Amino acid sequence: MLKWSRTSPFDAASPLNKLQKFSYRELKNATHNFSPSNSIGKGGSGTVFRGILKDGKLVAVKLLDSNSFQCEQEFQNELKILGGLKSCPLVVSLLGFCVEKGRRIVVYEYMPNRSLQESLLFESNNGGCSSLSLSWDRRFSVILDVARALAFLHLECDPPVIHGDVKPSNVLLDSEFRAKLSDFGLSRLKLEGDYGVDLFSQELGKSQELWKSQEIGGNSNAGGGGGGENETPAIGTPVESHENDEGKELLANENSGVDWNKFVPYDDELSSIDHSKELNLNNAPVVGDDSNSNNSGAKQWGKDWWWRQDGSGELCSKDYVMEWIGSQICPSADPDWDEEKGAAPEKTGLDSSLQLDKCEEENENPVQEPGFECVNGGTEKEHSKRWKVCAKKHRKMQEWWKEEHLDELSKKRNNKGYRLKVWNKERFKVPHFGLGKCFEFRKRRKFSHENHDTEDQNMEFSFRKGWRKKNHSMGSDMWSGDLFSRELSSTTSMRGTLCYVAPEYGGYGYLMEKADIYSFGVLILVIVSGRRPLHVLSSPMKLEKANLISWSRSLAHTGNILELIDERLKDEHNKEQASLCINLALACLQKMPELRPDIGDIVKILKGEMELPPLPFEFSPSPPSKLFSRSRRKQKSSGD
Ligand SMILES: Nc1ncnc2c1ncn2[C@@H]1O[C@H](COP(=O)(O)OP(=O)(O)OP(=O)(O)O)[C@@H](O)[C@H]1O
Repeated sequence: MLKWSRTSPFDAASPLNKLQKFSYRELKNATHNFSPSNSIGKGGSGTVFRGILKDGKLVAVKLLDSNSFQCEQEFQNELKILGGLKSCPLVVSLLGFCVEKGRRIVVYEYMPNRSLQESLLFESNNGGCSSLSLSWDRRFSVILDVARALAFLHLECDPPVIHGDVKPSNVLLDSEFRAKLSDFGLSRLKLEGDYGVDLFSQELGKSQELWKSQEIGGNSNAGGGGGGENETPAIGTPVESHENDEGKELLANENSGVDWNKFVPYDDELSSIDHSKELNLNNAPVVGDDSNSNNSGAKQWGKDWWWRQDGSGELCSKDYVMEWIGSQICPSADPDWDEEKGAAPEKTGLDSSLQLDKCEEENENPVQEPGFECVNGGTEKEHSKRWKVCAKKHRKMQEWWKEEHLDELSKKRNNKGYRLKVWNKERFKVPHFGLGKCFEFRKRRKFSHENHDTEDQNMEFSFRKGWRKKNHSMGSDMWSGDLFSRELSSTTSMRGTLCYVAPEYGGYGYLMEKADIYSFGVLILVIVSGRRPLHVLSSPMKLEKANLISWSRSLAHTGNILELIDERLKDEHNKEQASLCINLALACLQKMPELRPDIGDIVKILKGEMELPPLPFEFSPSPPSKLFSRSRRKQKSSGD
């Protein structure tokens, strides 16, 4: 039996002291002036370059994109948490950093086979690795490695570390395809009690104060950390307090652009938010009324930020999801789309009532882009007609979301069990697919067109194809639906990555170990199936297959979980292990965090040292009603 002992992996001295401080020049030379040919990957916060240091050592150099508050926080988090961990072969090593000339750069050990994302999900050969490099044995050992890395963080670290962003692009592969966990930008320390300590919210005030005081030329000791060189800085203390004056000045200047007052990280009470207002279509903005968008700004930061990258107003994942779902509900009469499909769209399980013909019937003037049509030209009557179609689709999205996320929970809460679907608005809060956003977004685009924004003029948004340059200068496959899925499954928000983030952590809850377990469950399914969690293709696809999680759940119901296994593996896989992994993933994906296994048990299960606990009824192929009637029959017969 495995025994976990906490070994206080944090160095007593400041993590920053043990890290090498690189000069910008050094890293510029190492990466050939950050040449595109040295670029090995791009994430939400920066670009990663391969570099060779003067001593010949290969390194990965991550140049952070911007001086946004989010990037700054992630940078500091990475240095303090990853930099503070004692060396562990299951976690990528952070070698050093650079804060100079307005740049934030992090230097890591170089992982020759890059990330699981490339090895598993990119179709073509991409710098030496292709999907074929991931045999079943390698996939299984990656699953075990990630589980062990999480066990190190949750069980051996004191205080425990919650990773917060477990996903394929954060699993890096060494020359032997052994996995290491990387990217601690969203990680948390679980300091005391049952709650994870949230650096973003708890330390925000302190950091704000310090930065603000620096901005106005205040004392750099304002954070109260003061202290000598060797003193461990309080978590959240800006890095610049250890840097030279140039660094301090830079940080102060850079952060002056951030509007701190607008930053509302999250609402901390789980379920304290009533989304019904946002769901209410009566509240949808009136076409042409800009006042709404202004009013909603603060609200969106508070309740809606989970879907947003930052406050930049860029197209966000929610728009993609909304568009995609919209297209599933009501494929438009877009000729491109029909051409691509070559056939009428399949009716999905999503919508049994709204069919293409009905949709067209209702909409006498078929529109090209279903979600954004309402701001196109036309009479008021036409607007209102289009609005009705929008509204109908919007309701369908809500229903889909409820189906997807609330069904099982409502079943559990209903002790008569499995007979009623409870749609309890008070108890179940539903993330909204606000139509408001699509209006606002359209207005923004319209506005920028009016302002002759050249970038915008060269771009157009199609629901089917995403952003497309009008001159089609880029490869058409860039704009296929597959791009959506790539974006969807790898876009990091302030709180994790869409599709990987645990439902309880949709912006409201504290990040806990069980949130990592949920993400790990998604990761297992992705590894076993070789698919993204939301696999949207431009060709028609059944909705249940598009969403990996709900598809696996439905396969579990029918007892066909092995259908999930990546077809590219053909028969070269271990069925027993695959079945174990899928069942384990399902256990990790339970909506209620407390029902998910903890990481110690997960490692034991994967190593064959512990039985997988029986799956809850919701995943059982045998309907509980049968069990119920069988036991009743048994009782009856014994009574006879
Ligand atoms: N140490 C490393 N060695 C080799 N390649 C790396 C290393 N770190 C990152 N990469 C490559 O760079 C890519 C981008 O990594 P990065 O951490 O910046 O972004 P991400 O995890 O994809 O996205 P996000 O930052 O939004 O979570 C990875 O997918 C991987 O291919």
